[in-house]
Amino acid sequence: MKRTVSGLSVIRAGRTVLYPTSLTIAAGERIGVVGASGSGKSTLGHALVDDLRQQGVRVAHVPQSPDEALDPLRSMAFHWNEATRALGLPQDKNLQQRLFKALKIDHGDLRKRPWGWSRGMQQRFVIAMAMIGAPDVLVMDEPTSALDPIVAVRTMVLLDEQLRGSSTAMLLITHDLGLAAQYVTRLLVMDGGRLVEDSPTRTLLEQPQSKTAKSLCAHRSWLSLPC
Ligand SMILES: Nc1ncnc2c1ncn2[C@@H]1O[C@H](COP(=O)(O)OP(=O)(O)OP(=O)(O)O)[C@@H](O)[C@H]1O
Repeated sequence: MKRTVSGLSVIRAGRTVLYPTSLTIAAGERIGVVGASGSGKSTLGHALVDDLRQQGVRVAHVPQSPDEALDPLRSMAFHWNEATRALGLPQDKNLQQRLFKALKIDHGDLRKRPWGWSRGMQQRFVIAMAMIGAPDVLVMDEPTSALDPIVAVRTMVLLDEQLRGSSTAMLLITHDLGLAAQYVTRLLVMDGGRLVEDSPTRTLLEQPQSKTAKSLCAHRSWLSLPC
């Protein structure tokens, strides 16, 4: 099923930070959002989450840092139970174990608070929470930027395996074109609050059209040297 948002726009402090933007996302589609810092990637992600939720679409959001999702005073078990309850779902130990195993955090002690887990484990826990209700759309804002390169790659591989064959669409906001080249099939390029290019990943990386995309692709062949 396709999900459409039309004319999303955001004004902050009297300044337009997202100009009217429309998008259609197909079930299971993998989309990357790239662009310079401050170009409006996160703003687009948040506006998309709000609009889709208003339409009744089940959307999960993974922020850049696990600190934005986890309360340092609460146990990991508390977070898990709250996330499940918020979705109106029964506690399902089998699902929890399957997700934890897939994301390799099954050795984590749920009685501990976030700081009792490593950053990589915390972020994978947040990703697991986002997968609880098998969302229609998963918006991930630089989900691996807080992780060291090895854990970042492992996390993306695990996420890729977890999403493969599912109808969950993924919107991956990233600065890392190498990551995008590997894990998304369509790329959106943001510049100054505008969506300036929307193309299949290979087409964009081989034949960028906009000035922004050309400068992003200028220094490296992301398809032959993805990471
Ligand atoms: N709460 C806010 N108040 C005022 N301006 C804001 C606010 N949030 C974001 N902005 C501005 O909106 C613009 C887009 O910000 P946004 O965070 O979406 O960019 P981004 O492409 O995700 O950047 P980054 O890659 O650095 O995370 C920036 O110029 C930013 O300064």
